[in-house]
Amino acid sequence: MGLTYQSTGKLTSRVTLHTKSATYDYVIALAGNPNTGKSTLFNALTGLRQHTGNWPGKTVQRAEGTFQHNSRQYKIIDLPGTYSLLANSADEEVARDFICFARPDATIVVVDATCLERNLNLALQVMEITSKVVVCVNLIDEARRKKIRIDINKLSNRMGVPVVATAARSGEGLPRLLEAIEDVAGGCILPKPKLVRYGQMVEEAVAWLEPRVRDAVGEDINARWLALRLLDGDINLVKAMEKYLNDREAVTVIPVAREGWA
Ligand SMILES: Nc1nc2c(ncn2[C@@H]2O[C@H](COP(=O)(O)OP(=O)(O)OP(=O)(O)O)[C@@H](O)[C@H]2O)c(=O)[nH]1
Ligand SMILES: [Mg+2]
Repeated sequence: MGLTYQSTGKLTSRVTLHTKSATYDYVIALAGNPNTGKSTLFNALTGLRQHTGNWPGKTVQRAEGTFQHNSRQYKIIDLPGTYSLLANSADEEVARDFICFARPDATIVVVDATCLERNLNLALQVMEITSKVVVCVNLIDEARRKKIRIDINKLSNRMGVPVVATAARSGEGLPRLLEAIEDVAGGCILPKPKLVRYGQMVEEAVAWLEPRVRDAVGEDINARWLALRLLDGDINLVKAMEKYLNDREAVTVIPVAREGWA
């Protein structure tokens, strides 16, 4: 999958697009399990300023929109709902590659407050790729109705990233979510996600592989995560990486990648 490719499959001009878009300051991605309220949140943030289409080369639906907050213009991408980022499906591949290669300024992981445990799996996977994460515990009204109480501060401390409770349908919690997005996208907060530690054998292999991966791909892609995927024998990702490295200049034109993708 080409990162700097427009839907025509042609490389975009590096020269003209090397700077940030004049129309927005930050790119935000919305990730989450299916049915957690991503689109409801997306609609609440963007109103009617949205476009839908397909991801380049895929029959996976793509929605993007814009919103303004504190004089900053945001572009927001509603990623397909997925249970994992292991790229077992086109949806997962699209979500994973956008977070990995297009490198949004913040990724909001929308989780369902009524079944947090299952949802946090995806959040942990996103946090392995990027530290620029805000966890949005949505459907908090449903959780209240079911007498489920969630200690948001404790969750945030345990995960190492900002966590905000919302009820996207009624708009509850959205002002605080916007603050957290601004803090992370603008770099006022540098989240330190707590990462999953695997068994000793895996960690030893990662320790050997990670610096070599970093030498090969530089600092733009998370080397630990990539090393883990290589150990996992993730052939699809290897192919995507090959393409990325072949279009090596893409590393220096991340805004182009985001334009081309979103
Ligand atoms: N009670 C309640 N319902 C919500 C909330 N947010 C979303 N919903 C409802 O949950 C359902 C799913 O919402 P969507 O926004 O379509 O969820 P999604 O994550 O985009 O789903 P997929 O695109 O299928 O992955 C809809 O019926 C929404 O109205 C919320 O905060 N509270
Ligand atoms: Mg949706």
